[in-house]
Amino acid sequence: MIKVVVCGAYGKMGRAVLNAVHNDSDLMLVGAVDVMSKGDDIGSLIGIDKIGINVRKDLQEVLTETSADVVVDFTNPNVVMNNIRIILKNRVYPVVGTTGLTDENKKEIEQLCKENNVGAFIAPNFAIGAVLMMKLSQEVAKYMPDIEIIELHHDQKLDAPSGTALRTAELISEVRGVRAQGHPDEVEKIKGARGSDFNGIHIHSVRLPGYVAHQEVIFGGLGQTLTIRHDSINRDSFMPGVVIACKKVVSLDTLVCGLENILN
Ligand SMILES: NC(=O)C1=CN([C@@H]2O[C@H](COP(=O)(O)OP(=O)(O)OC[C@H]3O[C@@H](n4cnc5c(N)ncnc54)[C@H](OP(=O)(O)O)[C@@H]3O)[C@@H](O)[C@H]2O)C=CC1
Ligand SMILES: O=C(O)C1=N[C@H](C(=O)O)C[C@H](O)C1
Repeated sequence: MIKVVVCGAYGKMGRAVLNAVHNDSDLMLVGAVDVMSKGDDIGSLIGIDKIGINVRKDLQEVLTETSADVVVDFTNPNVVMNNIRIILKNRVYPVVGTTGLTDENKKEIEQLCKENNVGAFIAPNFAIGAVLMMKLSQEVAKYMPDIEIIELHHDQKLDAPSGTALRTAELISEVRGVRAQGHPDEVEKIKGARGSDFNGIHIHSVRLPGYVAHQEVIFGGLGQTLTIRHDSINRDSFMPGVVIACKKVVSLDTLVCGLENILN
């Protein structure tokens, strides 16, 4: 059994992960952390009877007391790096879904993995459909290099553009490089009208109640367009990926990024 702690347990993703880990026969839920902990029994967060484990505030204390193998982190971009430092220094394997980690952060994680003889896993999106959307977009970009991205999320999301949109733009840039799009003399009459710009790919971020996580990658060509769209209609979409990552991360000895790199 792989012993798992969930960090960000009161959150939208945290609750779904508690449920997924609790229901998987190879994983054992041994702890939960959230800054605003009121000490609730985990069972009350996932709609079952008491299971005798309370949500705690202090990640270090939980790691010391549980001898966990894996910590799953879905918190926020401001705190995630500090959590990862704590996890790796305890020689525990992090599975990270929280967005906002920089290239510099990733270098530090690689170094901490080496120093502590442990592996780590990060994914901007744990939904298999989103991973395929990114992979297909990279392939299509070789033939249709004029591209814009629209990502649509719930209105509680803190970061824009989404981690998924940024990763999609990075993958596309690997095959098409930097490319100017639109009319060279275009003028934004309202600042931001053309969205953000990553190597010439314009990314438009929509935030509305009702959405979960969605993205369209639109390719424009002579007399035609092609659209690849992915919709996470609820957070169950991410759970098979998170469960696989918990099982695979314990055999890693370095940082691995992206679900596609741990699937057979
Ligand atoms: N990779 C993927 O597939 C996915 C990634 N995400 C990403 O995951 C992250 C979380 O998303 P979501 O669940 O919607 O966000 P929520 O805001 O719903 O949940 C985050 C939770 O973490 C808590 N928290 C804040 N700081 C800490 C800390 N230091 N230690 C422990 N808990 C803390 C928050 O408390 P408080 O509210 O009091 O701050 C909150 O309860 C985001 O970065 C999001 O982009 C989301 C979905 C899928
Ligand atoms: O905040 C979210 O909800 C999501 N965040 C991730 C991102 O920024 O790409 C993954 C997914 O889009 C849901």
